Amino acid sequence: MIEKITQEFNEHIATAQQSLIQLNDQIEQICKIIIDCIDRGNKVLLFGNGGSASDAQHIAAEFVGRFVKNRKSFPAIALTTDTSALTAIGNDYGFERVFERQIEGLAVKRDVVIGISTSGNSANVLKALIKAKELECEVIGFSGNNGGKMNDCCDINIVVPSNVTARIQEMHILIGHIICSALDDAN
Ligand SMILES: O=C(CO)[C@@H](O)[C@H](O)[C@H](O)[C@H](O)COP(=O)(O)O
Ligand SMILES: [Zn+2]
Repeated sequence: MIEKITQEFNEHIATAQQSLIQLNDQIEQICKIIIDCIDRGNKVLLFGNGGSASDAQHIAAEFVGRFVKNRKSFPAIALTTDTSALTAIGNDYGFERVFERQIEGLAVKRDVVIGISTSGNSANVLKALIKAKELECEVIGFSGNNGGKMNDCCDINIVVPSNVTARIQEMHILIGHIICSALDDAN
């Protein structure tokens, strides 16, 4: 058991080190995009499946509530929380459209839309990103596994250098927290 624990920690540390080297500039760029988005009165929309649904909610909650600093509330919505919308859209239009349809109804031009998928290939995430692009949103991906199909539908796709779902998710939430911290500093 202790070997397994050590291996998981070491894998996490190695992924974090590689992510710092490879993703530094993109993360800075995204922080600036989101700070500008909030400053001009737009909002942030986030979504993903499973653990990435939790990440979307976690980040949105820290925008609207707070991260560390007591500052004004920032507009962010996770598209993973409204069970009525998710079940109705899933039932009437299919699971692949659960996020796309919410983007169509909720997103406006220049909102920041963040799709989270460790494979980069979840159909419901891809469809929503494509719709967001049509609506002239700023389209950001949090992915891994070389980015998958998300490479083709994002303005910026952050590709965590790993193909292990858990490690990729751990980097995604770290990046989410870095964005929250940058927003705190800017306000
Ligand atoms: O949290 C985990 C695994 O750590 C799972 O719930 C995982 O998020 C689910 O299998 C997702 O459906 C994976 O989708 P994706 O990241 O490839 O878009
Ligand atoms: Zn998980």
